[in-house]
Amino acid sequence: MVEVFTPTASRQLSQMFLAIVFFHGSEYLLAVAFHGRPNVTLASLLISKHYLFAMIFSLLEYVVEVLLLPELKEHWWISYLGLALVIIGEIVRKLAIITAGIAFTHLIRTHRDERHELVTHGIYRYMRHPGYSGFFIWSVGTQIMLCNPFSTIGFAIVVWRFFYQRIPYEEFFLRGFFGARYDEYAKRVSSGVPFVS
Ligand SMILES: C[S@@+](CC[C@H](N)C(=O)[O-])C[C@H]1O[C@@H](n2cnc3c(N)ncnc32)[C@H](O)[C@@H]1O
Repeated sequence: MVEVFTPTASRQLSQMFLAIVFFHGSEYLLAVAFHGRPNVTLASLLISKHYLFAMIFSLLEYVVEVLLLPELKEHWWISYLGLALVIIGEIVRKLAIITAGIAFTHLIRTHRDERHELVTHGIYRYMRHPGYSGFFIWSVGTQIMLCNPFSTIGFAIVVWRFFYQRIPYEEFFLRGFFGARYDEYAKRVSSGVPFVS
């Protein structure tokens, strides 16, 4: 019988499980901390149908490759590079959430809340969308960590495309809320997502 749970597979799958639980659990807890329990729904766990589909696809790819091409998973330096990206992405995203505080809502605001201020300090001094940049790094990192070539490319394309469309939409409202201050900020600071100006 072919052994699926080699020591490498056990390590990679455990890291993936911990990465997912920590990412979504901390998203939820931070949302509760900043917005209060009654204003936070399970949507704050950020688990959509598309996301579930992508994660299931990546686990299927992993299992098929462990069975047919187990040596592919033994590139330990690729796997550890992925783990490093998971940790970096997590830190960048959580710094964004903590820095923006109540300004960081999982749903894009289309009407200005009176307490909503423009955030340009901390990590927002270096990029305009650290939350998205962090998620991009984290999600692609999970697939590099699993040594999943197809899902690495797939995640990079799908997540990038999502932010490529979302950022102009979000910034349309931010320019409406903060006017010239946001224009000046956007001229000075890049988005933080590759090839999104
Ligand atoms: C999911 S958060 C993402 C924030 C940011 N795009 C990021 O990646 O860190 C979306 C909300 O953040 C708000 N937002 C984004 N950038 C902001 C900024 N620099 N200052 C204040 N609010 C901001 C938007 O109005 C939106 O409702």
